[in-house]
Amino acid sequence: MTEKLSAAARDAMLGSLFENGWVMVEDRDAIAKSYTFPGFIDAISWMMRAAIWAEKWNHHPEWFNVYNRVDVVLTTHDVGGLSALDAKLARKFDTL
Ligand SMILES: C[C@H](O)[C@H](O)[C@H]1CNC2=NC(N)=NC(=O)C2=N1
Repeated sequence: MTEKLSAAARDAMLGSLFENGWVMVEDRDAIAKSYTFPGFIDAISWMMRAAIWAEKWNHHPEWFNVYNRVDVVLTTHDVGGLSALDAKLARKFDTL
């Protein structure tokens, strides 16, 4: 069962993400990161790979693309805030 991250789990799971460019979204329990690619096709290709993992794990990003940039926001709608799934997906996105 997915649940909201506890204070202790936040420190453990989010710390390395913050070191990797993820930030808290203002006024929301959500994390965000902007990825920049050489061009549009690179951005779209990354989104396609990310989408396959999102679908596999049934956990989906909020995202916005313009040309070579993809702005990603992760949160867990079912619990109204961050869960371990957001950290897991963020770590995966950073490897793609
Ligand atoms: C019914 C379905 O399992 C839910 O809507 C899933 C789908 N993808 C999801 N993605 C995200 N980011 N948060 C959710 O709570 C969520 N819930």
